[in-house]
Amino acid sequence: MTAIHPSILSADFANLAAELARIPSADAVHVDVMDNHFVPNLTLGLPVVEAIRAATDLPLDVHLMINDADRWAPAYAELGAESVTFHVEAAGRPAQVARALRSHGARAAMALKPKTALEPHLGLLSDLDMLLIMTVEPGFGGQSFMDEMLPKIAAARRASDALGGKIAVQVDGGINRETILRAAEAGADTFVAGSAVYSAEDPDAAISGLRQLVG
Ligand SMILES: O=C(CO)[C@@H](O)[C@H](O)COP(=O)(O)O
Repeated sequence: MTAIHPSILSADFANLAAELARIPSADAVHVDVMDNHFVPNLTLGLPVVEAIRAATDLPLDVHLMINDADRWAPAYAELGAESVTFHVEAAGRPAQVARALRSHGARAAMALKPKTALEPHLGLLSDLDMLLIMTVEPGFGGQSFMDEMLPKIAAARRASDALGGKIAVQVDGGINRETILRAAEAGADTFVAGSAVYSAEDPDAAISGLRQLVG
């Protein structure tokens, strides 16, 4: 099963409720939380994600690009996010964070920056529902997909398959009608798309177009 998660980082932040209403066929809304420490950009935090939760019935896929994931991640699960992604580089005890997310009823997901190797972290997979392979340096939308991440996506797919294939392999950054094909071929099944969706005249049609490409 493939899934398309539009990133509201590319939406109009002054009209978030209306922007959410433009993507009814999304499999989930990808919400980028940035703290200007883990990444050089500042977006939104718990109160705004709570408002987004109230403004849409779509599942929320919260991507935390923040330091001290151990402290903050569980609160996003508590407010009703269906999945919460923390960065392994920002977590002191990643397995405990993942278990805390699951205990609050969320899917637990872990992200890796482009320069972070997957292999040292494979032991964490049994506590995870999704692995996010960043295909740009996190922080900003509109960057180019890093083709050099394709082997890491393939390795994540192999690791998931070795555990029965239940761990989703998500990619985020530079996904468009061309790059989605390469990411899917490498083994990704969950695709975050920001500018490719929200720069389209009809964002929901853009989602359908991406979905058709990857089945
Ligand atoms: O996490 C991030 C950026 O750090 C993403 O979720 C972006 O929002 C994706 O935007 P595009 O690369 O698709 O424009």
